Amino acid sequence: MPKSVRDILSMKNSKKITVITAYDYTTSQLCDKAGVDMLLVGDSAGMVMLGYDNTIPVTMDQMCMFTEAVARGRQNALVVADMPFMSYQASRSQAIENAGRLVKAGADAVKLEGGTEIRDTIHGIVEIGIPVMGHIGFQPQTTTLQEGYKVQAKTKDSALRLVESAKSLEDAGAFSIVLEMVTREASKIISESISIPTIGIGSGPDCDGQVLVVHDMLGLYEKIKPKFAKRYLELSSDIIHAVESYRNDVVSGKFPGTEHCFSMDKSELERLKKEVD
Ligand SMILES: Nc1nc(=O)c2c([nH]1)NC[C@@H]1CN(c3ccc(C(=O)N[C@@H](CCC(=O)O)C(=O)O)cc3)CN21
Ligand SMILES: CC(C)C(=O)C(=O)O
Repeated sequence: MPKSVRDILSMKNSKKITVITAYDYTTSQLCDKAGVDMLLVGDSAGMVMLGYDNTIPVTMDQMCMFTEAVARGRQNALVVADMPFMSYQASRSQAIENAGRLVKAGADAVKLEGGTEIRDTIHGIVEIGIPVMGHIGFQPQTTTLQEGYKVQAKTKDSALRLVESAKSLEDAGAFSIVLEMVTREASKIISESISIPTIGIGSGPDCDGQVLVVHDMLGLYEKIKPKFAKRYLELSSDIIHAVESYRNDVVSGKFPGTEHCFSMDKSELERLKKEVD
C-alpha cells in the first residue's frame, strides 16, 4: 500500500519529509526504492526532460504522460503531479477537470502554484476529493515572467504576505505547501504558523520536508545550477565518459566482443556456405 495523505500530515513535528521529482518509470522505481515519501511529477519536466527554457510551455497532455510513467514505477511513495501553467487559472471547472485528468493518469494528489488568490480553486478541487499541495514563494510559472529567479520574503512585508498565503491555503484544504526560495527565517515562521507540512526547496532547514529536482541532485542538468540544489553525483560527466568509451570501442572494433554475439552451429554454417557458393 502506498503512503497516504494522512501519513504525510502525521509526519509534521515528528519526522522530516523527503520529496524528489521524477518524470519516468525507471527513475520513479529507483527513488521509490530509496524510500522517499513523495514523488513529485514537477512541471520542471518541461526544462529537464523536454529542454524548454522555463515551465510555461508545459501542457496537460505532457504532464499526464509523465504522471502515468511515474505511477507505474512507484510502490510506496505518494505521487503528486503538477498542474501546468493555464490548466487551472481560467475557471474552477477547468481546474477540477484537469486535476481529475492527472488523478486518472495515476496521481494521488495535485500541486498548484499560487497564494490567497487561488484559495477558491484549491477548495473546489479538495471538495471533490482530490488532495492538493500548495506552492508559494518563488512561483516559476508566473514569477519568471515578471522578475526572473529571485529569493522571496527578504522583507517584513513580503514575509508577512507569505504567512497569510500559507494560512489561506491551509484553510482552503491543502495538505502541504511547497516553499520555493524563501528566506530560511521566513520559512521557519511560516512552518510554525500552520499545521500542515511545508516542503522547502531553497528555503532552509526549518521546513517540515525538502524537495529537489532529481536531475539537479544527480548532477545531470547543466543549464541552471541553483545554489540550493546539492549535487550528490556528477552523472553528466560519467555519462559523457561512458558514451565516449563506447564510441572509441566501435571505431576501434573492440565492441562488440564475442560475449556480445549470437552464433550459428558449425554444421548449419557449412550447409549455408555451400548453398551460397
Ligand atoms: N532543474 C530544475 N531545478 C529546479 O530547481 C527548478 C527547475 N528546474 N525548474 C522550475 C524551478 C525553477 N527553479 C530555479 C531556477 C533557477 C534558479 C537560479 O538561477 N538561482 C540562482 C540565483 C538565485 C538568486 O536570485 O540569488 C542561484 O544561484 O541559486 C533557481 C531556481 C527551481 N525549479
Ligand atoms: C521545484 C519543484 C518544487 C517543482 O515545482 C518542480 O519540480 O516543478
